Amino acid sequence: MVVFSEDHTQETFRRGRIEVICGSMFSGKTEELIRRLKRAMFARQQVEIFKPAIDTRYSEAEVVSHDNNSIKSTPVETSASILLLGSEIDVVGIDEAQFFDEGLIGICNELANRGVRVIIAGLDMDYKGVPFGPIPGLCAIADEVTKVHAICVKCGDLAYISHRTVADDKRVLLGEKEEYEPLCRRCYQKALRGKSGRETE
Ligand SMILES: Nc1ncnc2c1ncn2[C@@H]1O[C@H](COP(=O)(O)OP(=O)(O)O)[C@@H](O)[C@H]1O
Ligand SMILES: Cc1cn([C@H]2C[C@H](O)[C@@H](COP(=O)(O)O)O2)c(=O)[nH]c1=O
Ligand SMILES: [Zn+2]
Repeated sequence: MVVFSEDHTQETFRRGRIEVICGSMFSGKTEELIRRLKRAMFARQQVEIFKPAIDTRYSEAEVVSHDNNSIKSTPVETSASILLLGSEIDVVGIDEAQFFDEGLIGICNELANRGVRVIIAGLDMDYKGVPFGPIPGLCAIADEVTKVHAICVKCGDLAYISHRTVADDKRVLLGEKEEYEPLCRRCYQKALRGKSGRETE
């Protein structure tokens, strides 16, 4: 798998395309999104960045990574607001896309059809392992999907899921290391068995 996208033709040539960066929490989605967007800015492209207004974890109006790397963004309530862009925009970045409505899929397609490079970052699965919001649909229509992985905090293997460590079964629960830990498949199954009282392998 190629993690970092350095296809310079795709970076500079104004051709509509959709790039999805997905994975569990702490897998580097936001870092990779910011990296691609900053490179576009260095190339003097017009860049607009959006995030769902509910994501106020680190900042109201910035996309911020767990390592405190940040970039200015516009918080929006619904995906429809993303279409109200000026026609001069070259690149659109969207973080925490799992929190948007399904309408985001059609909107990203429309932007790409207009010639915009759309870069989307989001959780592929919720804490139960169920595909999250518009992300599976976006992966289906994307020109390029990059799946990134955190490190399992129990065994050091590659993590594939964000295990929720607090008792709350709402699907949306904003949080960080207090509420979630990235785990590999084996350690996740073990954690679930522990919760149900069945500790044996
Ligand atoms: N278990 C872990 N595995 C990998 N990175 C981790 C872990 N815990 C904390 N981090 C930090 O999280 C950073 C990635 O943050 P970020 O890009 O915001 O991730 P994401 O958007 O996928 O949640 C890494 O560069 C690393 O410093
Ligand atoms: C798994 C899972 C996560 N969330 C929340 C927790 C965080 O606020 C974000 C993910 O942020 P990150 O940039 O990917 O670290 O989503 C949730 O609401 N429900 C879940 O199941
Ligand atoms: Zn593990």
